[in-house]
Amino acid sequence: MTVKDDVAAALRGVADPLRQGAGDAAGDIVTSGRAAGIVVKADGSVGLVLSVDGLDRTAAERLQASVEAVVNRVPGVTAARIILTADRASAPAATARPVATTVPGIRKIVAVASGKGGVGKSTVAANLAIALARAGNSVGLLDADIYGPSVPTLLGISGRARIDDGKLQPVAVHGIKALSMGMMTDPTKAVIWRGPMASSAMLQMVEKADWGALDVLVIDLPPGTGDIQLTMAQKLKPDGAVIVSTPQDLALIDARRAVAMFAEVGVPVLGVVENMSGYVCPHCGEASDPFGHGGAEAEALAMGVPFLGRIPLDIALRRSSDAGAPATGANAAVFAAVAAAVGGRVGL
Ligand SMILES: Nc1ncnc2c1ncn2[C@@H]1O[C@H](COP(=O)(O)OP(=O)(O)OP(=O)(O)O)[C@@H](O)[C@H]1O
Repeated sequence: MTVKDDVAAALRGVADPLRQGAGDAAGDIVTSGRAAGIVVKADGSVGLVLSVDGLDRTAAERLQASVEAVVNRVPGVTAARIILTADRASAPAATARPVATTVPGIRKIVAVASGKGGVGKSTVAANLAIALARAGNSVGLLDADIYGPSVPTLLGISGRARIDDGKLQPVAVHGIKALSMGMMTDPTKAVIWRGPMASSAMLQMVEKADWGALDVLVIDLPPGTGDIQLTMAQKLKPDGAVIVSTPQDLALIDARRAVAMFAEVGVPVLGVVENMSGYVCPHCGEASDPFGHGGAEAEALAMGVPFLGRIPLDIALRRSSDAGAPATGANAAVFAAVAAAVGGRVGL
């Protein structure tokens, strides 16, 4: 028996929380398909994908903890990395009321993250937020990117955030409410944020701003997977995370790190968006592939996380973004599809 067989055998001893007591043959998490994609590396570290479909946050965290404990007990295993995914909405609570986040008035929080900078994370976050609003949700967008807040440019917002009755006022634009780190500081001056400062500024922008009632708050996290991002993910406990990557190998290595970071804090990865995938000629509209495409989709498949869609490298998108306008045409259709998938997965 290989270590992988031993891990699978150990996981068969963990009951699927939704099948417990059902007395059917599919009562364990391997047979029911909840645990899949077991990978054992040469150093003895084990990775696997755990679906938390239909489970509330407490049940998902409990299941993750038992899976970790069981895998770590298998001889030869040096570390366990559990990637949480959620394909369907959480099971409705007994009262049939939507499950709320820890922030009053905000039903769901979705983080948009990337392992490295410049991959188009903010472009995806802003257009995802607008697409979710067009689908009928009341949506907030928080640009927590302390390194280079680009949401003001993307949405055409200028000036500092207003404070009324001691509360920060998000700006209404393109059918959403938006607030950005860029509206807190002087854009001509460099700001040096230390980790704790950045985390507490972001928490205040979530908890103390006048968002009103929101179906979903989309948070554009800073790029990377350091302590700041980890703390933000831990403190805010988003309902899920969308990872943005370009198709190139180096970006994909970083995307893998981002997936691992969310796994570490028990936040389900809703899927991967491939940006700058192929190139659309601004003259004839023909699509070509100077840097290739499909890398992020293959990587998502390998990690067992959903692939949400691809956006080409398109000068029209850069122009509209720089002019503060949402994506149009085929790009807008991709964002609408990504929004539908994300909305379905978090239960909007
Ligand atoms: N698919 C695309 N086609 C053309 N230009 C794009 C595309 N996606 C993003 N861009 C452009 O690339 C630049 C960087 O995008 P964006 O600010 O969204 O990246 P980011 O990953 O959030 O960067 P940062 O690391 O600064 O946070 C912007 O000028 C944006 O308009």
